[in-house]
Amino acid sequence: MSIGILTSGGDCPGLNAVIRGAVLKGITQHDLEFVGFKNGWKGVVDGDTVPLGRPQVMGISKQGGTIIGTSRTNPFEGDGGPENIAAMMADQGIDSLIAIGGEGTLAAAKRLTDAGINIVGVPKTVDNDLSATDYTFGFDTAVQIATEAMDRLRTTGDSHGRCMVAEVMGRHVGWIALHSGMAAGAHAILIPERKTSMDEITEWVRAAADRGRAPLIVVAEGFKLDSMDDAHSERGLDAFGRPRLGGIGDILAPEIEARTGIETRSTTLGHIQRGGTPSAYDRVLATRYGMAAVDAVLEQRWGRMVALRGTQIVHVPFEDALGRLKTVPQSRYDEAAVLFG
Ligand SMILES: Nc1ncnc2c1ncn2[C@@H]1O[C@H](COP(=O)(O)OP(=O)(O)OP(=O)(O)O)[C@@H](O)[C@H]1O
Ligand SMILES: O=P(O)(O)OC[C@H]1O[C@](O)(CO)[C@@H](O)[C@@H]1O
Ligand SMILES: [Mg+2]
Repeated sequence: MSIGILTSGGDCPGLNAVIRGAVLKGITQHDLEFVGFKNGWKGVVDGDTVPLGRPQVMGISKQGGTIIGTSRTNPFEGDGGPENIAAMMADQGIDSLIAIGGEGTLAAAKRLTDAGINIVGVPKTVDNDLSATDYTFGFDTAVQIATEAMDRLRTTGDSHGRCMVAEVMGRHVGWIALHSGMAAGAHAILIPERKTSMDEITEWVRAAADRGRAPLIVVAEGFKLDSMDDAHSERGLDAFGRPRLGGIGDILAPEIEARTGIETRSTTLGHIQRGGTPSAYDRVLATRYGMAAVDAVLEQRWGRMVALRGTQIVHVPFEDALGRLKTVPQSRYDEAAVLFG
């Protein structure tokens, strides 16, 4: 039996560990064969594959990115669509697909599964915004990177008596901001789930400065001030036509400086959070996901994705992960807010 693996959507540390986990389990335990589709759904649409055997996956679980590439291609556009994909798979002797991606990739996978293609999903995203799984791999690494960056921002902020604003990823949800902000001891955490006024932010900055601290503010890219209807975007659209976010920190910093008189600097961490070596936690989670995805293929659990519940890997229908994002609950924000200011 031959299985095709694809990675789609934004890359994320741990993708290679999923590929390795799936391939090693499949070839050592079940005599399966694997190919990788190059660049996400693009490779599926084009029938563009590379062999995935032991030599290709050797030592890759510690490597960032994805060895088979990724894209934000829609498999229903261009030469895509279920009939063409089914014909390509039959032609290449590929029985099923393991699709590793976020909610967009899984939405596409669901539509293809409904049209008769055999697909099992693996959830990925640094944002940790997928429902039906406790954690996605990549999140822990992103939090680690953001925390280390904030620790560094604090020493330079302390030296100059400046307010430092750190902008982290998080298009719709503030999980990276919440966790890294709490870990780094930020004086305010601004997340997309909670609109906030400049007055509130100014108060937190002043309170920290009054105690002799150099204020550290963490803001998720999707955060909105109470005066804003949409998240700040000045970088055009992505391949799927959505606004590219980023830059809210640069909006907040001069405003904070003008209101408090405290010199303020902003740093946007951007794609640094998605690059490089995955944490040990993410490598383990990703490897377990990859192995469980092979089990799911053998059990013909089409239209389902592997997920983490507590410490157990389970299977859930795609629709459980779609439609509703896993946002930061009010209680988690309130818990963190006790430490603001
Ligand atoms: N409902 C859909 N039907 C068909 N294709 C879709 C659908 N939703 C998304 N896609 C395609 O899947 C691609 C991957 O989705 P998206 O760009 O949101 O990444 P993702 O898998 O959610 O990962 P990320 O965490 O980076 O957002 C999209 O760019 C788009 O081309
Ligand atoms: O620059 P790219 O790769 O299009 O993606 C950026 C987006 O991807 C994510 O990293 C993950 O969904 C978001 O936080 C961010 O808005
Ligand atoms: Mg997405």
